[in-house]
Amino acid sequence: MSQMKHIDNIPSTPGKFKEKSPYNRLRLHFSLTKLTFWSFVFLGLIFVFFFRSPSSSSSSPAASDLSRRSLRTNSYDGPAWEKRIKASAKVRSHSGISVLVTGAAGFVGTHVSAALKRRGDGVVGLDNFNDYYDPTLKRARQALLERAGVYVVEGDINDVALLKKLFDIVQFSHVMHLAAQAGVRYAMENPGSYVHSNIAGLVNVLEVCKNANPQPAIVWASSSSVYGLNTKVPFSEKDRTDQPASLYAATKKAGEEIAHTYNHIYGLSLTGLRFFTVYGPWGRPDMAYFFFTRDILKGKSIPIFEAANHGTVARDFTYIDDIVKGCLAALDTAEKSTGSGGKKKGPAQLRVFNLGNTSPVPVSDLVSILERLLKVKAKRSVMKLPRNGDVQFTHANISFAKRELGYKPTTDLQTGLKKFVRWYLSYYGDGKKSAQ
Ligand SMILES: O=C(O)[C@H]1O[C@H](OP(=O)(O)OP(=O)(O)OC[C@H]2O[C@@H](n3ccc(=O)[nH]c3=O)[C@H](O)[C@@H]2O)[C@H](O)[C@@H](O)[C@H]1O
Repeated sequence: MSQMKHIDNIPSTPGKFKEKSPYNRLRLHFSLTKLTFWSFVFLGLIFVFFFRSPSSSSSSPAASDLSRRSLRTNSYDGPAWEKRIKASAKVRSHSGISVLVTGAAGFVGTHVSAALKRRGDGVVGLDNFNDYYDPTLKRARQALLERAGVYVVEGDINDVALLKKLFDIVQFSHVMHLAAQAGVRYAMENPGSYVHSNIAGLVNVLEVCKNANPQPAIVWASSSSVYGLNTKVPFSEKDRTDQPASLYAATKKAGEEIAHTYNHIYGLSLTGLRFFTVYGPWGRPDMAYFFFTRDILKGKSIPIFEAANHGTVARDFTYIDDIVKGCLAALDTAEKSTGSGGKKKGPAQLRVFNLGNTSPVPVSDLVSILERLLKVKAKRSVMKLPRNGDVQFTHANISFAKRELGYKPTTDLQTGLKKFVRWYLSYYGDGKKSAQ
């Protein structure tokens, strides 16, 4: 009561004292109600902001960007949804396999999913459609897969409940794990996204696979970038891979070690594929051959990297159809996992293969080929190779993949780029409706 009196006597406006009137108690009641109401609103907002906001862990732009791009699943469950998954997973050929393809709306994922479906395997795709690059291209790939009879579930590999649910619906014999944060240079802009997808995401996929009964065999995308600062060429699987030049490479290398652990402890059959700069139709707009094409058509200048002392920068560019053959061969030769329900029953297969083209091409030659195909002269701007993860050259020794997988790339850069340019022009037109 004395406290109320005190509140009663606080001036509502400086210099003025409240008049004691019969309405004052009522006003005080309203003020307290209002105060309580706004306090709740305020506390509620704090709660929503700090505890529910996707960027709660950090206020850094990278972290909020990471959250924005790690789209949560919001459309799963329900009988109609399960029916679509079962239909997509239906094996139609005598010796077919049933495969969960993560990153199915990605470049390699789309091609691999379509190829599996064509030969009668059961395929279910999973993709979070993040906006690392233009999501409309991913949606177009999804539409392509839908027409081929492949359903792509919209969800994140870090959504363990969703992964478990998919394994409840379908007994996948294989997982083709291609979902990842790609790109060598972007790792400096958004390091968290690499850890989130390439490390945490991989572990989540392996956790669910190890608990599945039966356990699937897993084939997954590593990268040529694990060779890092290695100077011994061509790169062989036996060469050292402990000097990554980018965080991207480091997360892929970590993935290889994580694969070893899950193979060792749980008996998961694991095959890592070290892809060498894969290119082709429906490719990734963040890759040089893709945005060079866009910028040559727009008349914009092309930054061509060169190493110290005018050293050539070269890549073992590998055409998508060759990569797809390697992926399918890896799935077909994968032995069964030996564990079940989280317990190892015996040693399991653990492999790593280079999937390259074995003929590195200088980046300046790549530009010359594009000029000829596009019939447009490029505005070349030669720049020093930035120290942000790029390595000077890559060159695959593929003898192991040849022996074990029958892998034999047949497409040279000229032929492959011709197919890419044909697709690019039919998809985007001659530059008026160009890639973002
Ligand atoms: O094999 C891999 O594991 C990786 O391949 C790919 O990386 P990279 O080989 O670096 O491809 P990409 O960026 O197309 O640059 C090609 C060339 O152009 C040069 N380059 C690049 C950009 C530029 O502006 N100028 C330039 O000269 C550049 O120096 C390089 O020599 C995938 O993106 C990556 O996700 C991963 O899968």
